[in-house]
Amino acid sequence: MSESSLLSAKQIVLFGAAGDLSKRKLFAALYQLFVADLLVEEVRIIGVARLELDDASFQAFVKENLNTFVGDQTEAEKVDEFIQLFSYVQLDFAEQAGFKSLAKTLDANAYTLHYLATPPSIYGMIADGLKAHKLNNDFARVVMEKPIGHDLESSKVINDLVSRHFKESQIYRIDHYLGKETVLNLISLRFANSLFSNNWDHTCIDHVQITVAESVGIEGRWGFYDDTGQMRDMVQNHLLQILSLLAMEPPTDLSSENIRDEKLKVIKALRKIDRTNVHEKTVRGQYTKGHMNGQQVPGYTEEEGAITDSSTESFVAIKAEIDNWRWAGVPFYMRTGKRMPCKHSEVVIHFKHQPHNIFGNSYTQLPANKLTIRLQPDEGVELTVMNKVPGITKEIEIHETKLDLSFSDISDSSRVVDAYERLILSAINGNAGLFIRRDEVEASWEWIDSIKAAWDASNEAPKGYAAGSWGPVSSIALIARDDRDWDE
Ligand SMILES: NC(=O)C1=CN([C@@H]2O[C@H](COP(=O)(O)OP(=O)(O)OC[C@H]3O[C@@H](n4cnc5c(N)ncnc54)[C@H](OP(=O)(O)O)[C@@H]3O)[C@@H](O)[C@H]2O)C=CC1
Ligand SMILES: O=C1O[C@H](COP(=O)(O)O)[C@@H](O)[C@H](O)[C@H]1O
Repeated sequence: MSESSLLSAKQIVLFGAAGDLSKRKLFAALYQLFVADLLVEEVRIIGVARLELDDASFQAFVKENLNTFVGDQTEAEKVDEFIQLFSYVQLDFAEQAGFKSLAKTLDANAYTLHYLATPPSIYGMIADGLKAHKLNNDFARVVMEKPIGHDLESSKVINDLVSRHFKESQIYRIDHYLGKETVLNLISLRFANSLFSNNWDHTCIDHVQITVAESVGIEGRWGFYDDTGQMRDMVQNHLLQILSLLAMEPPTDLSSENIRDEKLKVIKALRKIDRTNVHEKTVRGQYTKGHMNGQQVPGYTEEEGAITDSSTESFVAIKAEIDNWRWAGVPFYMRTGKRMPCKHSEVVIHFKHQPHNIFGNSYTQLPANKLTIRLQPDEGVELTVMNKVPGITKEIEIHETKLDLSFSDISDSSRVVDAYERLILSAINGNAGLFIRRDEVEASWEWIDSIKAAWDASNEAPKGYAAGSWGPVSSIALIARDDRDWDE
């Protein structure tokens, strides 16, 4: 038996098992791990929520959601086998007495993963309930969903409540972007290729663009989203994680602590954005009604359940700067928004121009090389290089050519592994490397809080942008002021 299977969780407790995340992502990810034979044979999955269900009706609930969200990719026989792993405990986390029935169903001496798929405000109650029944022993690990709090202070409160009963090494803070194939590939691309590692700094790179565009709107989550906004929902976690992987120094090895140490240094080196520079460095937007795929769609404040005078941002663009030796003078432009023309996430590294053009007058300045890392969809890597136009011509003619590496062309499997599969498996096996340490969360909040405070102080409404567009005009101005354009 390998070391990791000795540590593999034999019990997985899903707190919030009737919620949206469980239905859409967690059942599906566990199913795929089961089919791939990556769960230990004796594993048990215990769903916990307030809904009144027994084991059989919970199993039927899991099956129904697998059919809805995994659909074609399921095999009826496998699904029937899979749902046998599930049992159910009805429990209101606010009532500590209820944890007794959960404790009865669990073996306290078996490796157990407690997955907290609930609002973060109740993580503390769950930790208390587990502690009361000695379920916080060294066999236990806790996965906590994002967002951890809505600012630095509230994140400290949540972390403190959980840390009273669990050591940092038992706590796995999830950011599902760290489970995406292409985000992980940033580490391989940077540190396994001298072509990139030797050119990855201010001497060779002009600037970096990070775009995480979503076509979806609020999708019935207005209540949650309006309290959160795109800055807390996406920038504080996903975008800052991508930025830190792109910008970090080479870790000594791939151990979780070394990678996290390096990521943390990047976040700490981000230049502060406050009232003095917030207008120059950031743009926030909110979508108005528009068209997506030929259909009219409502504006943010016309969505179901909306209030009309909300000033919550559904779009953010930021010019971030990292004050360290490697990145001096290299801006990282980030933008993310809902209701943009398509779902499209990418990182583009813009290298510096050649200092001199010896190829005559077809170009006044040679286009610079670009490395595009397509995060999703159509995952892959593309390098734009200048190449000779084939054939005989009077003078050498050159043109831009793309070296395109699509992951679908090099992978044996047609199925893209979902981020949750990778992360749940890591947590089951006790690998914390793909999870976020408390100090990273706090450093990220510190940077974000300062921007949010500056926005609040300015009292300006977010700039409107039509649904189906690439964001407010001022986001184009943000980068155009530096004589640059967003890649489209
Ligand atoms: N949905 C998503 O796509 C994503 C979600 N997340 C995070 O995952 C977590 C869960 O989100 P989501 O599934 O959308 O939320 P939901 O509101 O859909 O589900 C929350 C679950 O927690 C249960 N719950 C809440 N309070 C209690 C309580 N006092 N006692 C017992 N059960 C309780 C709910 O039970 P009941 O049904 O009885 O109310 C429900 O099963 C959140 O932290 C969210 O931010 C993160 C990324 C994406
Ligand atoms: O965490 C979140 O992420 C999704 C986007 O995730 P993706 O994997 O589809 O890119 C976002 O829609 C949601 O609002 C946010 O909470």
